[in-house]
Amino acid sequence: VDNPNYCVSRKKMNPLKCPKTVKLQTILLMRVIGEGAFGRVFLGTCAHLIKKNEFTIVAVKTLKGNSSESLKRDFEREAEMLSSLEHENIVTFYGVCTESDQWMMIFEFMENGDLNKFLRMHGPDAAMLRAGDMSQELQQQLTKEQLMKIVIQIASGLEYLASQHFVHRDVATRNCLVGADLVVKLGDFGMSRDIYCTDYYKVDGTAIIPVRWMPPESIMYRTFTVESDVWSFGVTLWEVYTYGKQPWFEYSNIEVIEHIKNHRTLRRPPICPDVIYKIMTGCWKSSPQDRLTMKEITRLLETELPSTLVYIDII
Ligand SMILES: CC(C)(C)c1ccc(C(=O)Nc2cc(-c3ccccc3)nn2-c2ccccc2)cc1
Repeated sequence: VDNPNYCVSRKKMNPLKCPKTVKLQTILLMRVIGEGAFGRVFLGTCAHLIKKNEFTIVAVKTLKGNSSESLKRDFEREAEMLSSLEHENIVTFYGVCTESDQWMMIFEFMENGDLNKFLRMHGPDAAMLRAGDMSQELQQQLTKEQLMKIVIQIASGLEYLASQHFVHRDVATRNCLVGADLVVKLGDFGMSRDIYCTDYYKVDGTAIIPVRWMPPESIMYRTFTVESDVWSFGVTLWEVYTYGKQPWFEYSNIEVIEHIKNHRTLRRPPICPDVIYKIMTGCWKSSPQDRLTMKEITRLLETELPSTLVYIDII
């Protein structure tokens, strides 16, 4: 399935860079960490990637050996696009290996997996599931300061994509990755439609779209813009402050489409700070041009950060 946003934004994006070629003999695949319709994702190592005689731990997305010419063209387009994006909150794309019949894309490895899983594992429900042992529970649940740190990073990555005229079309916690020390980056391996299939709705047999994250104009006219990414960022904020709940989980896809068309918006999560709810409602304006821009959102969040940081006096 062609991932259309790679070609749509091609027109306006800065000149595309040719992806770096990684030698097959420097790649060692160790374990499957994900499975999708078009291939698998492995944990692996890559030698001499960053420094000579050093190994880098990587995530390797493979394209099935018997893939069609059109899937191979998609692969090349996606690799070109990924090579032209570089930001501390965008997952690093190291390059491609097309020496064997299984083509590979080499990404930085993010050890804590996708953000939706991470939020659920460090939320109140998981804490309840863990027996007794208060200390373990406390250490596991994410604090509001940590949630703020998470959303600032997603906003920063999205502000960069908007500056590159890159329309993502599927901004959601499932398409963010978590590394060490609560580093969060936008990035995925194209498996969300398999792993999080209930987040997508199959319309007219072919397109499968993330309706719960989409604004009215995207649902009605299938237009995707930087402004529709802002709407999705607002829904992603809601996911973070509910520790990974599914938006509109009480409703079916058909009901959700009606709610969004009737300009109903998600309810404020109980633990949601004022500034976050202000941003959410600023993302969910019916007309795209009335919505906040990612630049305005990152400014609002940055002003908020100092007050949420706890300063520990160094004795
Ligand atoms: C945040 C960055 C720029 C790193 C980004 C943006 C978009 C995507 C993306 O759009 N992923 C994506 C969707 C599908 C996709 C699969 C099936 C059906 C419909 C869409 N594939 N991929 C995919 C392809 C090759 C490498 C990795 C991800 C990723 C990162």
